[in-house]
Amino acid sequence: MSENHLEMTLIEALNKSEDAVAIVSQQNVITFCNDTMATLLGKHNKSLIGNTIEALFSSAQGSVFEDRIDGDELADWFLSLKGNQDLGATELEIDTLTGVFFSVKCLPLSSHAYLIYGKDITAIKVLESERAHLQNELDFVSQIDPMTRVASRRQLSEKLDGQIKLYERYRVPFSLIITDIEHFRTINEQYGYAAGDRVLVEFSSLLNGMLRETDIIARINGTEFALLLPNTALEGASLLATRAKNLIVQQAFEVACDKNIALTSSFGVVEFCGLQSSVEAMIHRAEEALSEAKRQGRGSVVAMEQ
Ligand SMILES: Nc1nc2c(ncn2[C@@H]2O[C@H](COP(=O)(O)OP(=O)(O)OP(=O)(O)O)[C@@H](O)[C@H]2O)c(=O)[nH]1
Repeated sequence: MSENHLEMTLIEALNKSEDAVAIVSQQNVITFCNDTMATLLGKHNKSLIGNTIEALFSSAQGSVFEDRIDGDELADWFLSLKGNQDLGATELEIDTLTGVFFSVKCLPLSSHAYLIYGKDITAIKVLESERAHLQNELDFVSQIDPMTRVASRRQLSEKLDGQIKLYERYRVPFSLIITDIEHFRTINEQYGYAAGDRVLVEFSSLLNGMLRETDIIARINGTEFALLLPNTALEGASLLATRAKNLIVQQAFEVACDKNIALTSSFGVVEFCGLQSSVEAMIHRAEEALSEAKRQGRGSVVAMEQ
């Protein structure tokens, strides 16, 4: 194959490549540019070859890129290339406005020119974005109790942890209430599990309606709910628990057509005192207070001093 023929064949092969390829001289003149690179830049390759990088980018705001890619980003990248000792490691991700992503690299050639080539990484980017989307959904799901739509135990733990840190820094008081619906088993047995589910939803929504915007209600077990009350000392939390207990007792919960029932629930109340240094220790103390309330009889409130 003659040299000329070989060159033509190489150019044809490069033009068929899905990778974007360009060669830039030491004086920053584009000496070769394949079709994919031209498409990436939004131009015909004939109009790119012979241009200096500077000339190309001086009009980056104008017609050269036809708003297809971020010219400023590319310009900064190219201009930082000269004097860079480790060009192989210099990589730029270009997010084109047509939704195609390219990863562009620059390699020095023995003739002192630079090879610039870009790979289409759209498929990887799409996968990454789908994964991030799924992760977001997963995070959301793990933060919310699917049935009652109040916070999950996991979210409660995270918020409690935040409150403990606030307390340690600013000594801001906060309290935790845990409540459990009593004799719930009989509701399921008499009216069915679906009726039990509706009661749980209504119960949580009643409690939720009593809270401040900064408070959090979480479902931490089947019929057990926690109320996290930032900036609230034991006295205020006990008052709220008593009000909640009375509200629940007065409420008629619908379990079947034309059939309402009354509920009772007991409440354990604790204020963070700095001694229960962990989230689990605080939940444990509130559960101890709840057990004590249950021992005292249906619909009791026990506030546990330190
Ligand atoms: N319908 C329904 N029932 C549930 C759900 N989660 C837990 N339960 C039921 O709630 C009952 C709770 O059990 P316990 O708290 O031990 O029983 P209890 O009858 O309320 O007893 P006390 O709390 O001691 O008064 C069990 O029968 C569970 O099957 C749920 O999501 N939906």
